[in-house]
Amino acid sequence: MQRGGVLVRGVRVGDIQVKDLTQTITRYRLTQHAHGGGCACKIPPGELEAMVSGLVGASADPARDVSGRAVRGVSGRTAIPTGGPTRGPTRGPAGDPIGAPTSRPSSDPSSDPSSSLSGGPSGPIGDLIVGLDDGDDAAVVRTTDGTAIVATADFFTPVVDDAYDWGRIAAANALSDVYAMGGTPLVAVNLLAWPREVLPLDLAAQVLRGGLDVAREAGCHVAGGHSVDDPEPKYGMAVTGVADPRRLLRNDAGRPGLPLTLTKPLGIGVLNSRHKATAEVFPQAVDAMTTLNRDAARAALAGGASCATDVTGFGLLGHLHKLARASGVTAVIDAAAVPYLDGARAALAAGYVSGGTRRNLDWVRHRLSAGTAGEDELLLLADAQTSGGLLVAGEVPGYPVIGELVPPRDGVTLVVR
Ligand SMILES: Nc1ncnc2c1ncn2[C@@H]1O[C@H](COP(=O)(O)OP(=O)(O)OP(=O)(O)O)[C@@H](O)[C@H]1O
Ligand SMILES: [Mg+2]
Repeated sequence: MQRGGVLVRGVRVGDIQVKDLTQTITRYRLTQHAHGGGCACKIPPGELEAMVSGLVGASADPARDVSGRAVRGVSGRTAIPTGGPTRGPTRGPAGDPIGAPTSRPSSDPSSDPSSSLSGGPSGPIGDLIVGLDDGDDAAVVRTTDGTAIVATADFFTPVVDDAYDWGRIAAANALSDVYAMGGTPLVAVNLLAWPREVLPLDLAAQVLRGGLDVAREAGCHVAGGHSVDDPEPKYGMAVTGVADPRRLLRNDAGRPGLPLTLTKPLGIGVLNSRHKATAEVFPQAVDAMTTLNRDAARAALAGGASCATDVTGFGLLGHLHKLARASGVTAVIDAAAVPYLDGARAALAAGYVSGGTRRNLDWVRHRLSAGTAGEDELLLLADAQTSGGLLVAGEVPGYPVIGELVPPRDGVTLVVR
């Protein structure tokens, strides 16, 4: 419904109007109000890394992690100790890392509530023990009382038409990055963009209710948020969690000989693409996307794992490439052992492949030894997931092993056999 070239609250191509004798009801198809869907519309991994490369090293001590060992750089290289806040664009005029508190601690320690924490007058409070260096799932800061604070934010366009389900999916996805670091979510704030001239705010309320319900399930407070008018709906959360700094799940802690475990089946991306195109509903995909990665993370930690990431927009191949590169190893995937959701292969065969999935495969191709795997198999392995499972270096009881880490092979981070 268009008036003077401006969309008024009402129907768009794809929305469905149902008329009876007394009224017309519009069933909004949220996926039709977005150019892409879910994590498939993330900025492609290569472009993202180039864009944020100038921020790498914005750590209190960029060369050391919690155990005192050297932190690797973005391409798997070891960062060179700088001895202080000297890196260019990531520092403010006073040499502060981006994100440092804007108000300075008082010079009188007795009047300064942060004086028991680390950080000098121009430094941050706490040590950044996981930063941007390897593009891990969340930032982790260790305070001097021994707690690690885990911080992450995620939001995206509708991946399903149902507003409540989209809210649940977006929240499970945002919380996932805390679990993927081995943390426990503590508090979240909503991030909402809404085309208020086009879509009723009741729908936005349903989205937020879905997010709240999943956060409650996770035992995580939702306290506030931020909302803007935007041509495309977007929703997600910024989540803060806590962790034991000695028991994190980092993406650079993989070692040769460890098996690889995947805790949710793949195929979410192709089923979401089919849903967007046809309005068919795939409950198996919704179930997978709304399942918290909490239990999988607990099981991974209980099994002694120290390396994991979650599989989202860059697909299994993209996220595994990042893990292998950060850990300085090669990852071998047993293609036949990888689990898929019902309907995933049929959706691929019918052509429901997102542009994001194709870009994922293109990004890793030069580091991939594909053996006899055909293009379709590789596309499924690169399928852009939304709120996908954990990829763990280690066995996790109850979940399938899909491969292993091996010593680095020249120029190859991924082998499909
Ligand atoms: N605008 C940005 N500024 C700084 N860092 C960014 C920005 N966007 C992404 N990053 C960082 O790049 C890395 C990769 O981002 P990405 O969104 O893929 O991670 P992620 O949060 O694990 O993704 P997902 O939520 O899909 O699991 C992360 O370390 C993230 O913090
Ligand atoms: Mg992640």
